[in-house]
Amino acid sequence: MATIMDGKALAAEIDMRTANRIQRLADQGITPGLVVILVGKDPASQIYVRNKERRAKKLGIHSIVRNLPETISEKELIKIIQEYNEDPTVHAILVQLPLPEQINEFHVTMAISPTKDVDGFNPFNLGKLLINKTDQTPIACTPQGIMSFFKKYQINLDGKKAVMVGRSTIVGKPMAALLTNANATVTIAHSHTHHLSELTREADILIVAIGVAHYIKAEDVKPGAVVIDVGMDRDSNGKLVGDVDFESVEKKASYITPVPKGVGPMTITTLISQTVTMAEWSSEKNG
Ligand SMILES: NC(=O)C1=CN([C@@H]2O[C@H](COP(=O)(O)OP(=O)(O)OC[C@H]3O[C@@H](n4cnc5c(N)ncnc54)[C@H](OP(=O)(O)O)[C@@H]3O)[C@@H](O)[C@H]2O)C=CC1
Ligand SMILES: Nc1nc(=O)c2c([nH]1)NC[C@@H]1CN(c3ccc(C(=O)N[C@@H](CCC(=O)O)C(=O)O)cc3)C=[N+]21
Repeated sequence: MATIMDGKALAAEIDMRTANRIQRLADQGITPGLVVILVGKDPASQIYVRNKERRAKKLGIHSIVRNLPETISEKELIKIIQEYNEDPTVHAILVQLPLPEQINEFHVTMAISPTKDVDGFNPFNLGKLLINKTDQTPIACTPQGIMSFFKKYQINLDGKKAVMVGRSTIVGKPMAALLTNANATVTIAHSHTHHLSELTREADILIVAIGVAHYIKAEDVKPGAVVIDVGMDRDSNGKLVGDVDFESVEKKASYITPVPKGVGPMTITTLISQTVTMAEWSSEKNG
C-alpha cells in the first residue's frame, strides 16, 4: 500500500512558518493584501474561494473577494484589475479560472501586473520560470505546492521519468517547467495524446490534472510510482473526487495524494505564503 501524502498536515506545518513571517511584516506595519476575483459560479473555484477565505482570516492576511457577474465584459474586468494594480495595499491579485466565454484569458493575464501576479500566469513570469530564472518571480501555486510534497517526502526527481497529464497554464505547463528545472525527464500529455496509458505506465512520477473523475486506473500506473492527483471532480453521487481512481491505485503506487486533503490544501497554503512573499518583496523595494 502506498504512503498517503497528507496535504492537510503539510499545509498546517507551512502555515506555522507563514504566520511568523506575517508577524514580522506586522511589526513593520505591513499587512499582506490579496484580492481574488471570481467571475460567475465555477464550482471548483467556489470551493477554493471558501477554503482560502477561512485560512486567510485565521492567519491574518487581508483578503478581499470580488464576486463579479457572469455577464461582465472583458473591458470592465480589466479596468477592475488595473485599479488593484495601482492599489498599494494589494500585494497579490488572483483571477479565478475558467472565465466566461466573452473574456479572453490571455488579455486578462496580460493585464495583471507581473509584480502582483500571484498565480504566476503573466507571460513575463511564465517566461522566467521557463528559463529557470525565478528570483523574485511568482510561480503557480498548485505546482509549487506539489514541489513542497516532493521535498517533505524526500522524493528525488533527478533523472526520474515524470509524466504530466494536462497542459493548462495554471497547472500542467508550470508543473512541467518545475520538474524540468529539477532535472526530471518530462513528458506532457493532453487530449491529443495517443496511447496515454502506455506513457503513464512508464512514469516514476505521475501527475494528473485533467478534470475527469477517476480517469487514471491501476492499470495505467507503474508499480511503485509516485502519483499526484490534482483533479477536483464530482462522482455520480456528487462526492468530491480526483482524476485518479484512488482505491485501486493506492495498492500499486509508492506514494499517492488523496482528494480531498491532498493537493487542494497545498494550493491554498502556497497562495497565502506567496502573497506574504510578495508583500516582503514590495517592502524590500520600498524600504
Ligand atoms: N487541487 C487544486 O489545487 C487545483 C485543482 N484543479 C483541478 O484540476 C483539474 C484540471 O484543471 P486545469 O488544469 O485548470 O484544467 P483545464 O481544463 O484547463 O485543462 C485540462 C487539461 O487536461 C487535458 N485533458 C482533458 N481530458 C483529457 C483526457 N481524457 N486525456 C488526456 N488529457 C486530457 C486537456 O487537454 P487539451 O489541452 O488538449 O484540451 C487540458 O490540457 C480540474 O479538475 C480542476 O478543478 C485546478 C487547479 C488547482
Ligand atoms: N486562477 C486560478 N488559480 C487556481 O489555483 C484555481 C483556479 N483559478 N480555479 C479553480 C481551481 C480549483 N482550485 C482549488 C484549490 C483548492 C481546493 C481545495 O481547497 N480543496 C480541498 C476541498 C475540501 C472541501 O471539500 O472543501 C481539498 O482538496 O481538500 C479546491 C480547488 C484552485 N483553482
